Parts: sequence; structure tokens; C-alpha cells
Amino acid sequence: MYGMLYESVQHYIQQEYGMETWRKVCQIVDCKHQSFKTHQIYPDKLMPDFAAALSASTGESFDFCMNFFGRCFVRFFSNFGYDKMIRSTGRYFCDFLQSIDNIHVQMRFTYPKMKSPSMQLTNMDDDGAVILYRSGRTGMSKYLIGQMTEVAKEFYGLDMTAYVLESQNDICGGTAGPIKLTDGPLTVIVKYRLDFDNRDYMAKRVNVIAHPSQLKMPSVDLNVFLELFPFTIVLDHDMKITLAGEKIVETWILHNPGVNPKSFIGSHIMDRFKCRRPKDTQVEWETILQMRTVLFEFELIRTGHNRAAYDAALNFDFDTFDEASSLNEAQAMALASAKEFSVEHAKEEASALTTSKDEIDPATGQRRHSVGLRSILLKGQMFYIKDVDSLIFLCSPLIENLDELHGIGLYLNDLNPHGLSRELVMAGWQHCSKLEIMFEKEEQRSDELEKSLELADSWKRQGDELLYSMIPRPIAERMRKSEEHVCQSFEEVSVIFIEVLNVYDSGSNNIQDAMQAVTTLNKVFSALDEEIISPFVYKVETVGMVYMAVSGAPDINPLHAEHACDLALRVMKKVKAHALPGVAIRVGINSGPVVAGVVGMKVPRYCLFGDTVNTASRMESSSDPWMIQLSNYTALKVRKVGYKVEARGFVKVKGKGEMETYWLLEGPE
Ligand code: HEM
Ligand SMILES: Nc1nc2c(ncn2[C@@H]2O[C@H](COP(=O)(O)OP(=O)(O)OP(=O)(O)O)[C@@H](O)[C@H]2O)c(=O)[nH]1
Repeated sequence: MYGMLYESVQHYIQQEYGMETWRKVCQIVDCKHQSFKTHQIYPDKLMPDFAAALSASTGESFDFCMNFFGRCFVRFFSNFGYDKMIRSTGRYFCDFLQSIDNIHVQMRFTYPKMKSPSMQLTNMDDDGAVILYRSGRTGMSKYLIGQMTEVAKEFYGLDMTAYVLESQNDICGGTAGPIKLTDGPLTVIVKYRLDFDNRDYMAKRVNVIAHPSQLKMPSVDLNVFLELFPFTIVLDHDMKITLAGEKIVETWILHNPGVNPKSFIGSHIMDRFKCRRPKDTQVEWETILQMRTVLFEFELIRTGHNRAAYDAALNFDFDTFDEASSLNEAQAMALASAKEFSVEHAKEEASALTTSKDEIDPATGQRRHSVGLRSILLKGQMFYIKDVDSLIFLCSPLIENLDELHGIGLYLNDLNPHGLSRELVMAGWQHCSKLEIMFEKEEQRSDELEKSLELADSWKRQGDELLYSMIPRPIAERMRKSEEHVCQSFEEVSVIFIEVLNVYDSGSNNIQDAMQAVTTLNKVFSALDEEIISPFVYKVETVGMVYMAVSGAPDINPLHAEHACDLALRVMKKVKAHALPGVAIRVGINSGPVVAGVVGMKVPRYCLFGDTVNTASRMESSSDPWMIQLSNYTALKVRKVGYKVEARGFVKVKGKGEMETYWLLEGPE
């Protein structure tokens, strides 16, 4: 489905429910799009998925959300100036309801791959109307209610309520896209009752009979019509072609070489055409009489055109088929013609035939591209002519541009000058070329926008990573939310100091030694970084050869002593495994209260303050190479939970006097 519909969803969810809800909806749907490109096509199922996600995020029902999206779409397309188009459809809401199909058809240049629904007004009265909606998508029926309600209110000042009278295949909340209950796409058909004040429109219709233009006029010979509209066909009650314009007969012969030219007249319309719009229409007298306000599209059948019937006829097993089974006349006729067809076109010829890809794609109503003549699409209305008790299909070929005109073997002169078909072709042709340029530019701009969004995103990520390497993430998030400087006191944490020994002889002036020292130190510190497992342990800083970490801040962690010891044991093992020549480490750990906060603006640092830190540093500076020295308090804490510690005795510690300390030997079993 085109991105414009999703743009409206994104816009109004953000506007009415906020960015947070939009982010949540995208998360639930796992939608990666930062934005939607108006003319790009996205999966149909995104729409019901967004509705289900919004429903889950807000508690509103799925139907309510789909209805909301429909309303959003109408409010949103005014940004593109389409509201003028709605206003120009007619004075009354019923005029609009009869023109929705036309609106989509007129959009086919702007949205060439549109698979638009078809809407048909089947009944009207003073209190409203009945409309038939057909679509190849499921789950959109409430979306349409939202659209119609919004149009009625916004453009016609009407309060309208709509409800479903009956529906086929409309599995509400199902994934969009044709339901393949059988082997072909099935159409969703929904009949709505629309309740609104329709008295003015109905009164106007009554006046038409009394209108001055309705003065009794002499009847016109039908042949005049056929001259004016050379693609017209006239149908009797059996829907057989009784008369036809010269151009449609010529085109039929052109597209069906070798046929008997006279066999066009007298044949059933469905033997010569496929009804493309409205989809799945029963082309019978009574049904068509009800649909005189509808725009029909009939596609001329070409030899070898109908691939599915073609294959079916070739693959049908006539020998074992039980003729006795009760076929009705039409089925018997179809079977006979299929039998004749399969005899004429033996299987081996089938592969030789170019699969005619140029017929109209049933799902999209668009022409498939191929070489050779394309089939022709006739668009028009069915009118009942009382004088001859016939239906006349007053139509013109639907041709997008000059390429299309040549593709179906026609020329501008074949088109009736007064019907503006020629102008449409030329306009379409110019329009298309202008549009193509516009699209390319728009695509370029949206690609650039997408790239800059991604670039901004990656810069933001890098910035965040840099920030989080200086300040713990929870602190950074809090700082982002408020200007206040974050300063916190913690009852108990464990501080770890690790010093790398024999990396650099401070007496040496040799540059080589210094560079070697940096490389070695970087290797060791990187190995230590890999052992920092957030949020259990947080790296605070490195000063010279000393690496400082903490457990229990900024995330409070009752197992801070254990996690500090585990880190020390892992680090010891890891650096030993690196076996860097001459290099050793010594570790000190102490537990107790600290105050922690961010200091500095230029290069903000998360710092710890308090005697606990000083003591931990002393535990390290008075430790031995390859040993982990614990303060008395920390040792007793971890010994209780199975860590193996060994009393080192009393150690003279600078600024602390005699302190009883312990070696940490192993973690618990
Ligand atoms: C006036 C400007 C309008 C434009 C430019 C427009 C365009 C579109 C486009 C591009 C799609 C997506 C189709 C696809 O991607 O295959 C669409 C779908 C749809 N449109 Fe319109 N539309 C317009 C007005 C309306 C109105 C007024 C209604 C009904 C009141 C309507 C009913 C629908 C529905 C129900 C769908 C969903 C597709 C489906 O059910 O299969 N549209 N339209
Ligand atoms: N890396 C680092 N070391 C710290 C921190 N706070 C204290 N220390 C060290 O802990 C040890 C004891 O600190 P104090 O008791 O204040 O001693 P001092 O007089 O400041 O420093 P000395 O000259 O080592 O005695 C000192 O070596 C400090 O460098 C800190 O936040 N980061």
C-alpha cells in the first residue's frame, strides 16, 4: 500500500497520542521505517498491524483504531490539496459517494501501482444510502467508515453513522491482502448502511424530472450514439451485443486474428470482455440496471489472452469427465469451446505461445508490460435506453499515454474528439513525463533524508557510546532529562583498584619504550574492559597504570562485594593467560559508603568520593604482584558466601596505620 496512507497514520498517532506511543507502536510492529515515502509501496499488513499495536498501547478497540486511521487519512490528504478534489465531486454527499472510484482512477498517474478499492452506491433515500465496497484487502472495512465519516463531516457538514449490513471475506483485523481461501485472490465485499440527512439530494433528484432541460425531445436514432461513441456496445436483456460502434469491432478483430468478424454481434458480452471494475460483478441485466451510476471497466479478451482458462482447457481431462453430470447450458457451452480449444491448441503449441503478459493484472487493474499488442480497457457507464429497451455501454478506451495508444494498436484519430479522450492521452502523456521527473526528484530527496536520518542516528549512537563510556548510562539518561547535577550517596559499594606493574620504566626517556608501554597497557586495559559486565560492575576511570571500577553504583547491587571479587578473579586469570613478558597486576578491594556524582562540563566524569575509595586504593598499592588484597570488612562479607580468603595479617597502610587484610584465593564452588 502506498506510503501516503502510512504517513497519515504516523502523523496523527504522534500528534494525538504522542511520540512515546508512536515509538511503542513501531516497537510492537517491529517497524524499522523512520518515515514513509508517499509514493513508495509498503506491505499491506502494516495497516492492521499498526491498528492492533495502537489498540494494545491505548486500550482502544481494533475497529476504533482502523476507523481513526481512516479519519486521519482524510485529514492528512488535504496537505496534498486533495480536499479540493473531494469538494469538486459534487454539491451533495451522495455525489461524492458516487465519485470515489473516479477519484482513485484519476489518481492512477500519481499512484500508478495503486490497487484501489471500488465503491458503488446501490441505494439512496431521505435518510441516507447503501454503499457496496469491494477490495482485494481485508481489514480495511472500518478504515473506510472512518474516511466516509470524516468526509461527511469535514466537507458536507453531515453527521453520518455507518454500519456493516453484510460482508464477505472481511476478516476484521486479519492481515491485509487477498485471502487465498481457494487458489485465487478473493475479493472482500462489504455492504454498508450510511445514515445521514439526504433529503436535499433526494429533493434535487425529484426536481430533475421537472427541470427545464427535460422538455419533451424527439428520440434520437441509436446509430447516432454509435457514431459519437465508436467504442460503444448495446446489450439486450440476455446481455448479448446487439449493436456496436465501428471502432470496438475493428479493435476486436485486430486483437483476435482469424475470427469471423460478424461473430462479435450477437455474442454474450462476457465472451468478448472481462469486467475489471467493479471487481467480481455479476454481469446480468438486473444487477447492471442497479449500477447505472457506477463506472465500469471492461477489458477486451484477446486470443490466448486468458491464461488461466487457457491452461485449464489444455489440462482438462475430457475423456474421464462424466458428461452426464448436470451442466447448465452455459457450462456445457464453455466445456464444448474448451474442448474445441484444446484440440486446436495442442499442448506442445502452448509453450510456443508467448505467455501474453500484457493483459490487465486482475489484482491491480494495471496493464502488464510486454511486447506486441496489449489488451484494451474500456471505461464508461451503463445507461438504460427505454425506447429500445436496451443497455448502452457508453465508453471510451482508457489510455494513459501515447505508448499505451500504440501498444493497443490505436491512433489518436480512432478516439472520439468530443470525449476529450485525445486530450486525456496527451495530458496523461505530459503529466506522466512531468510526474516521472517529480517522482525522481522526490525519491532522491527522500533517499537523502533517509540517509541523513541514518547518519544522524549513527552519530547519536556514537555520541551516546562515548558519553556512556564516561558516565554510566542511567546517570546520562537522568542528566539528559534534567539540568540538575547528579550526585548520590550510596550506603555500601565495593571499589576495585587494579594496577598494571612493570609496563614502563619511568626513568627511561626512550620513545620506543613509551610506545611499547602504551600498547601493552592498552592491551591489558582492553582485556579488563571486556570483563566489565554492566550493571553489576561499572568502570570508573584509569589513572596512569591504575584501573578503577565499582560494584553497587550507580545501580544499587546488594551483591557488590561478590561481583567485585568475581571481577578481580576473572581479570587475574585473563591477564595471566595473556602472559605479557614481565607484566604483572595487583588488585585491592574495599567495601563501604561512597558519594558518587558527575563532575566537570567539558569532559564530564562520574567520580566516587569517600574514605572507602582511599582505602581500596591502599589495598591495591600495598598488595603483591598477582595477588588480590581485601580489606577486613570485604573479606568477612565474601567469606560468608563461600569465597576462599586467607588472612595476610596486619599490614602497615599509609594514612591508615595497621590494617588486618586478607588475600582472595578463589570464588565459591
Ligand atoms: C482524494 C484523494 C485520494 C487519494 C489520493 C487516494 C489514494 C489512495 C491510495 C494511494 C490508496 C492506496 C492503494 C494502494 O496502495 O494500492 C488508497 C486506498 C484506499 N482509498 Fe483512497 N484516495 C483518496 C480518497 C479516498 C476517499 C475519499 C476514500 C473513501 C471515502 C478512499 C478510500 C480508500 C480505501 C478504503 C483504501 C484502502 C485500500 C483498500 O481498501 O483496498 N480514498 N487511496
Ligand atoms: N584513581 C583514583 N584514585 C583515588 C581516588 N580517590 C583516592 N584515590 C587514591 O587513594 C589513595 C589514598 O588517598 P588519600 O588517603 O586521600 O591520600 P592522598 O594524600 O590524597 O594521596 P597520597 O599521596 O597517595 O597519600 C591515593 O593514592 C589517591 O590517589 C579516585 O577517585 N581515583
